[in-house]
Amino acid sequence: MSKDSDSASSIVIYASARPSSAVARWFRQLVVICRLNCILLMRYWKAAILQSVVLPLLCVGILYGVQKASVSGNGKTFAADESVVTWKMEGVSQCKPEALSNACMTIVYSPQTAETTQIMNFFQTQNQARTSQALKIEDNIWDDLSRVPKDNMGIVPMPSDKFIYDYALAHPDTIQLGVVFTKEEPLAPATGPIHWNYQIYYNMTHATNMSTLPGFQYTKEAGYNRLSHTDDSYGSLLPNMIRAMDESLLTFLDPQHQPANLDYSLKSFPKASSKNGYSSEGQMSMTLSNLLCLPACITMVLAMLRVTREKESKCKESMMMMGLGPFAYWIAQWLTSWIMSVIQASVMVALGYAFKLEIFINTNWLVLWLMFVLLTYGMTLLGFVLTTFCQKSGSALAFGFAAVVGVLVAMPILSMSWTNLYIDISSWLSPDANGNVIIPPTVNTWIVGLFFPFIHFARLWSNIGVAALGSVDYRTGNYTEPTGFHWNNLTEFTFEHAEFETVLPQPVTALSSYVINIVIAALLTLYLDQVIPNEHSRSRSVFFFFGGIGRLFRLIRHGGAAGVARAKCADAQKIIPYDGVAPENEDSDVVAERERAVHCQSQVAIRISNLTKTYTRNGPGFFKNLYLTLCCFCTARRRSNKIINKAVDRLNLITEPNELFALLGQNGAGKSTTMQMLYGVTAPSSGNAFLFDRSINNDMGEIRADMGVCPQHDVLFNDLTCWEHLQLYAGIKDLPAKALLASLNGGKDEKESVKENQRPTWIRSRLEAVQLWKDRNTMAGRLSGGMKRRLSTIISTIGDPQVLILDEPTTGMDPIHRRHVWTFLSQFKRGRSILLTTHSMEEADALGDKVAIMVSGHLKAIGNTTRLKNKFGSGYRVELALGNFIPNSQTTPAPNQQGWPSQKQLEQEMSDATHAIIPESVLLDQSGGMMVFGIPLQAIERMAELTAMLERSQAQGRVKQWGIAQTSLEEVFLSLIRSSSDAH
Ligand SMILES: Nc1ncnc2c1ncn2[C@@H]1O[C@H](COP(=O)(O)OP(=O)(O)OP(=O)(O)O)[C@@H](O)[C@H]1O
Repeated sequence: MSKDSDSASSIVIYASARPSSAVARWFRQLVVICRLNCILLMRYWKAAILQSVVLPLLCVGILYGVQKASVSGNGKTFAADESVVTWKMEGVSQCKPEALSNACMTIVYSPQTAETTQIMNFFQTQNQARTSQALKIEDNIWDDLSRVPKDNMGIVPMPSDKFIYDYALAHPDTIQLGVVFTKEEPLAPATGPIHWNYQIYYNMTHATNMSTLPGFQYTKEAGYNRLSHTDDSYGSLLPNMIRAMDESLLTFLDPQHQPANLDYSLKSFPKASSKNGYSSEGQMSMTLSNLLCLPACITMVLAMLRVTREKESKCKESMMMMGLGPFAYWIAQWLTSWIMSVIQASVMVALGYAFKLEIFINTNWLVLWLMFVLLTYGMTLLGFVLTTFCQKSGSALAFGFAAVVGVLVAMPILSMSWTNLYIDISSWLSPDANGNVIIPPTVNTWIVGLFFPFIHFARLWSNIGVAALGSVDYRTGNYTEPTGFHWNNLTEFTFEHAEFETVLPQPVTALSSYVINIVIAALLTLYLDQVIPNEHSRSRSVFFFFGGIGRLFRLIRHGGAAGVARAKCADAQKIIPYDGVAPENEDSDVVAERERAVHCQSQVAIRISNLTKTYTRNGPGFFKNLYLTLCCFCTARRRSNKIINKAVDRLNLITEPNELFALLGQNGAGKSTTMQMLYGVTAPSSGNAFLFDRSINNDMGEIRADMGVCPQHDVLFNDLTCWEHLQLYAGIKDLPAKALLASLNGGKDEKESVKENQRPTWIRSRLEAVQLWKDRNTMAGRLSGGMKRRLSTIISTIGDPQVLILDEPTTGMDPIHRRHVWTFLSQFKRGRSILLTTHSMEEADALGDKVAIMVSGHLKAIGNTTRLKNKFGSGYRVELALGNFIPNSQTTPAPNQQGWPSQKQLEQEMSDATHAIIPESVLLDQSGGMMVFGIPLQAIERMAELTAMLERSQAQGRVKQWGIAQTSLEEVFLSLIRSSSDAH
């Protein structure tokens, strides 16, 4: 025998949960769940790296690529649109200093020839006559690309079209208008018209082409206000310019009396852009805001998957069954998500700086960091709310990705129009009678933002973009230089429109709204997780939070915790009359058990009273859950409960401390359902059960803290080792940490190991008891079925619970290991009550102090094994093997003339002899030289005569071997099941 099997018989060292306060216990649970999450994150390190490093890198990389690609200018040739143009001024005014950030050039032209200079002279003269402003024509050609004008200039010659374009690209807010002349002479003979073309460059970057024009009003206080919807967005400047150029050309051509064709085209200067190439708030937001949301969205989906997988595999419920509180569970999830959010945001900001992205380096790093952390965290918590509706990881994945697509589509729209969330801009273009623009603030839209964190990200990103990259006023085209987004800009942000100052909240409100998002999502998750019905756990009433008030009243009424405990004890011992009419032909022991359960006079371990479970057609599912939750809100449990199965019907029984109670029954008899009601996975349809005076209907939290459960199907984390499982559950049960550490060192450190061998700790002892010590570092996913079962069994014993519930613990185990488990359980049951279901009659016989047999949800028989065998068994079995009949001349009469008796004659002989002694005996089996007789209990006094006859027959050689055995439990079970089937 191996060393492990030797140690199986060693003493089980008990390690009970320490008597710590509820807060200390809660804190311990929080720590172990955080630790569990960290271990799982490390085991799934690829997913962790993907969300914290690869995704930020991808997004920042794309951002970098986009800005590199868009640095070049993007001027386009426009067809002239002269449709809706109204103007009052008829000339080109000197560019205004206040509208430009640099000193400006009003008009540049190219090439500088005698003809073009003359044309520009005509232009200058006529323009002065109209506007009373003299635009001075510079003599010297401006050919220095790097130079900027010191003062405002009038008309400046430049070397070429390309130079004008490049200069405008280098100094986007310096030139107001440009003219490029091309002249095409007629082919010889010069009889045709001369073609004079001119191209006008206009400047979309700044407002000088509009600011002083009708249709717009500029004041320092209010900025630019558009006065009419019908104005051309370029004002009257372009038509004025075209008309003036035509006039000048005609004036120039007139003395020559030569036919000429005039033509013009329009082209915008390269648009003003920051060095990054983002020319406006809108463009930047449209391009990037959704991209930077992507890592947060993916993190949300992965967190949803993690939580739903724990729900689907029932691991979460398994931890709850062992006493884990929902608060500790969820707070651990939130803390883990916070760590992931911090890592992701830090990587994001660091990469932004590493790539020298303008928006990052022009913004306070802490603002960026907070913005990204809160976005990821807010999105993850929003995902947790969604998981409360999902039963399967597949549905969580589907919902998660639907949410991601929604966010990616919504983000650019939101970043462009975030002001709509705060104010109604639909009326801002309609001034009232006094010319004032009314912008009423609205609350209805931004309330939506309290639930969706990405809305605040869009808004904050938009503000940061304006400050860090500069912006172009989309009403005036006025370009504002970037100032950078500093920490104090959170509360002192300068909006691009002065009228926004009074109505729009400062950016800091977006950060605080994130926090509100997070708080709302956390509360919703906690609440919905408790009340939404799901297939793996029992849901609570929608008004469960009032339970706390009820408990407070009870405390006051009973004068403290001791008084409440006394009241509970009295409740648990109250007479609970049997509900309804008892089934016919009920066994007297079952009736007696019911009477005990009804009139329970003392504290027992488990008292089950009228416990009933009826399954209805309502199953789980997202929409069904949603519907059921809404039903719960609307009317108290008005559901279409179509009964499909009565799994347990008014069950009554009692178990005592120090007792192992074995519950037997066919498949579907209702054993597991009974267990599930006791450990709180299924709610009873009616009836109650008390575990050490605590009701399963009201005190499940307390019950679970002092209960161990081995469910029918193994619920293990595939990616945790046996050791880690024990550590996890020891933490949930709040075991002293020292006991754990001693065992841990024992497994790793040789010196410690020697010490520990002399004084094995409880944890090692239990692993050894079920032969798992050698496999302590193996992942549960790699254990065989029997090994998993053994691990589940010892997990249920962690914390030495007062009540241990084992649902078929030895299923799938080989006979050797099963016996190890039996030995362990028979030692462990001292001082506690164990309720066990099994299909192994041998197990029930070996372990059960009391055995009950269930048939179709009812109790059919109850008692210790001897009583059951005596009561329901057929008495005794006599088995004999017929001999080969070797004649003995002294003892045996001579054979008849046919020779030795045949086997048939011998069988008949033995049957007659047995019946002669015990007429009530029954021949149960006769085959292959074997005969089995059933002897009823009442014939016990004639057994001596029968054994004497069998001994004689053996001496004669007629019987080779014989034996007498009591009826087995299996026969009792079979006969009870058969009798109930016959009754039906
Ligand atoms: N979630 C459920 N919904 C509907 N019916 C159920 C559900 N769970 C169990 N039942 C039904 O309740 C009855 C009792 O089932 P239960 O699992 O308690 O039987 P059991 O005695 O534990 O059987 P086994 O020995 O096979 O585990 C069965 O008829 C089963 O079909």
